[in-house]
Amino acid sequence: MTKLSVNINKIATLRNARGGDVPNVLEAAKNIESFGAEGITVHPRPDERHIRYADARELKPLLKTEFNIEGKPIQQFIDLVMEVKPAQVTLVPDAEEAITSNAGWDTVKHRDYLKEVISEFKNNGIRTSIFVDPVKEMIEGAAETGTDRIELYTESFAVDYEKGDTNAAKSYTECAEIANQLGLGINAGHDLSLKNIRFFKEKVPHLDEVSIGHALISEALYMGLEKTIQKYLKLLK
Ligand SMILES: CC(=O)[C@@H](O)[C@H](O)COP(=O)(O)O
Ligand SMILES: NCC(=O)COP(=O)(O)O
Repeated sequence: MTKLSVNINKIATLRNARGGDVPNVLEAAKNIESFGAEGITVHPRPDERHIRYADARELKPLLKTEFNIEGKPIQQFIDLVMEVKPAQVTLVPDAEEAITSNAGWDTVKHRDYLKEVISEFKNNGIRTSIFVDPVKEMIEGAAETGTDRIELYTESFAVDYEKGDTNAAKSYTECAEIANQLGLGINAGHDLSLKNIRFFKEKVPHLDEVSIGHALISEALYMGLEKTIQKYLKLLK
């Protein structure tokens, strides 16, 4: 069964827009869980453009589902994750000035660095996942790092699917099979939406979890959070 982890970054974007506490991120996360989400994902960036480090600290004791913290493993991020101890940490090679995550790890070039960071988190009981492009060599390199899971970076799938490419998920199908054979858990995320999630789910085997934020929050502007989450859960069955 593929779990739905809702990324609440964009709720924090709206909250920050006026410098107050509306919408309240903690309340939203609790409601999202009550609507059936099986996880909450946050991606605190160094500039705290949306989710703040304090949000991650305050969310942990409140959540009943799996907490996934995503980010680049700079020291302040590592310190936050070691303090909060979420169920899962997802390492993303973000450039600080990037408008959003836009690449997976080069797991061959950064193997030793990733091995070191991953073992620190695993030794503290935190499941690890690393953000990777759907490239065979990157999946094989990920297995060398000792990570529990990979997160397949799905922007290229979303772009190709939007163009009507029926082979949009081909590399993801292949990489999921390789990852499974290597004993890696498989997550996926970035630009997944109500429009493309069913196709992705049908084409990609062994999918443990999808984390979805930008499209889900945007869709909820029209349908509401509860109805939107219920639609995703139905499409992931
Ligand atoms: C790693 C990933 O794909 C998501 O965490 C994405 O980066 C969301 O970040 P923003 O909400 O800042 O776009
Ligand atoms: N890891 C992907 C994520 O958490 C949400 O990405 P997006 O749906 O906001 O593009």
